[in-house]
Amino acid sequence: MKLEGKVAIVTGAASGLGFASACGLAAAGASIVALDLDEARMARLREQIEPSRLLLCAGSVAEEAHVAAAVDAAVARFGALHIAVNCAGVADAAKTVSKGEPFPLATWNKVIAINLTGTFNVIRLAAAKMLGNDPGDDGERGVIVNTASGAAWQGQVGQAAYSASKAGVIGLTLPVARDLAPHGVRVVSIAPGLFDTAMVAGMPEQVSKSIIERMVLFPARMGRAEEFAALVRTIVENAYFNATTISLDAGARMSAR
Ligand SMILES: CCCCCCCCCCCCC[C@H](O)CC(=O)SCCNC(=O)CCNC(=O)[C@H](O)C(C)(C)COP(=O)(O)OP(=O)(O)OC[C@H]1O[C@@H](n2cnc3c(N)ncnc32)[C@H](O)[C@@H]1OP(=O)(O)O
Ligand SMILES: NC(=O)c1ccc[n+]([C@@H]2O[C@H](COP(=O)([O-])OP(=O)(O)OC[C@H]3O[C@@H](n4cnc5c(N)ncnc54)[C@H](O)[C@@H]3O)[C@@H](O)[C@H]2O)c1
Repeated sequence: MKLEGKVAIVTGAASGLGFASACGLAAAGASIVALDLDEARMARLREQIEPSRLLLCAGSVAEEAHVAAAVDAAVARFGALHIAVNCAGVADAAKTVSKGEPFPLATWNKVIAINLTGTFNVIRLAAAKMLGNDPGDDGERGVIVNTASGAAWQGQVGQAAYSASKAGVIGLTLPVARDLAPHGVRVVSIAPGLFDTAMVAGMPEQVSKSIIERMVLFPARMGRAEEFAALVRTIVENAYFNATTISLDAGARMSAR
């Protein structure tokens, strides 16, 4: 799908990979509907994207009403919705048992609700709008890009909920793509390795350092948000990407511990 004149909703657009993805799609000519809980940081998009092509929607991907309002606003303001990029996510961590205390179920529920249920909430509501689009080349009506994680395969200490949520994103990619193929909507997920964003800033220093030293093949550094955004743009523009999860991790591979 060519990006010029298209409309994209980007969740988690206030920070990190979502912020870079919103800016990258806008630079290629798309109008952006940004959805994030963090209104203050999301407002920084106004410095990067002209007002006529930007709509900021405060809300949670885990809330049906918030996402429904955002996709309705997208169509009301820009006439259609063609692209959805799911970047919203949290990485709250806890050990399965820590000092005798079991993993807090509230933490599990929060991480699954945002990372997995929230991703699917956006997929289902955005796809419903895409089905109303006129078919383009190949009969294409829309593209959905989700964010999983290398943690789906290589979760760290404390990441039971996070890794499960990301494995769920990978798991839903193919069946959702099967559901939507007859309507001309593609579904692709990205599994990033370690990227230099606010989410990772909260990681214990020796964790990120040990991941880079133990697992990242080359280049031995964290990924940059712009590198993630470049892959998002490529997926949208290349119609032959569908129903798959693409690792973007500098060849990171599992280590024994
Ligand atoms: C086909 C194959 C593909 C393979 C692909 C591989 C890709 C590469 C990996 C993917 C990376 C993806 C990144 C991800 O999507 C984004 C994020 O996950 S960002 C946030 C990540 N956060 C974490 O991973 C940390 C989660 N854990 C914690 O925060 C803590 O462990 C805890 C659960 C809150 C508990 O902490 P504590 O109460 O302090 O107790 P601990 O016993 O855990 O800590 C003691 C000590 O050990 C250090 N430590 C903790 N976890 C690790 C670890 N995983 N590795 C090394 N060291 C660890 C901790 O910092 C403490 O150190 P101290 O301060 O005591 O010296
Ligand atoms: N940074 C990494 O190393 C890495 C690696 C693999 C996958 N990921 C995934 O990439 C995505 C983006 O992460 P990031 O590194 O840019 O983190 P980040 O913390 O910089 O950005 C995450 C954004 O999501 C928003 N958000 C959180 N909960 C929300 C909700 N309920 N509704 C709407 N917005 C919400 C936050 O406000 C924030 O702006 C996440 O899904 C994360 O799990 C990150």
